[in-house]
Amino acid sequence: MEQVKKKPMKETLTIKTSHVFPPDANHLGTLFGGKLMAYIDDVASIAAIKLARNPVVTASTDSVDFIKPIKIGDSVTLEAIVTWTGNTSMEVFVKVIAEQLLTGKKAVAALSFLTFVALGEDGKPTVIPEVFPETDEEKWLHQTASRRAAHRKSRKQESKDLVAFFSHNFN
Ligand SMILES: CC(=O)SCCNC(=O)CCNC(=O)[C@H](O)C(C)(C)COP(=O)(O)OP(=O)(O)OC[C@H]1O[C@@H](n2cnc3c(N)ncnc32)[C@H](O)[C@@H]1OP(=O)(O)O
Repeated sequence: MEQVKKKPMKETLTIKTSHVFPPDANHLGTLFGGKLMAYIDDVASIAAIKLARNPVVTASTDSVDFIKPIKIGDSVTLEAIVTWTGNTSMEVFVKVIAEQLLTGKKAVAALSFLTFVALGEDGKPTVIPEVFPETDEEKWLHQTASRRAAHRKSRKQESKDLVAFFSHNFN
């Protein structure tokens, strides 16, 4: 089967809405950060698979900015979209919106960028299609991605150095 070379970013758009209930909250009565991070990884991985149509793994959570607390009783909506592709890796952006359900008041509660890698049948990284933007928001995310990719590259080298440093006890 011939592989699709380019897909519109919107084909990867993935949206998840949940009600915030007491078991999801911390001692302050707001959504527990670890729970939100699990939601982010879940929705972002689905967006990544929609592009790759192969299994993916999270290579890194590049950033998670918690901007506003989300209270019990609010809804939380996550929108994930693939913004940029390398050869086998892709950047996914996740926007988290909290809504006070009784008033309809909405706010951006968190923002996150993650990197996923697609795996082929041999379990090794495999080539993925490129994405292209259409809306103004998509264009901004796509155009600014190369700057974030450069930052990731230097952080990956730092991470390799850290792994080498902390692995010396195992040798
Ligand atoms: C959805 C889930 O819950 S998955 C579970 C959590 N995740 C995991 O267990 C993943 C564990 N890590 C791995 O399996 C490996 O490190 C992999 C597959 C991510 C990368 O394997 P590597 O052997 O390093 O592959 P390789 O060096 O060829 O890199 C492949 C691509 O990943 C990118 N990459 C690898 N590590 C990182 C990183 N830390 N951050 C960003 N990009 C990375 C590379 O830049 C490369 O991108 P490109 O092909 O677009 O140029």
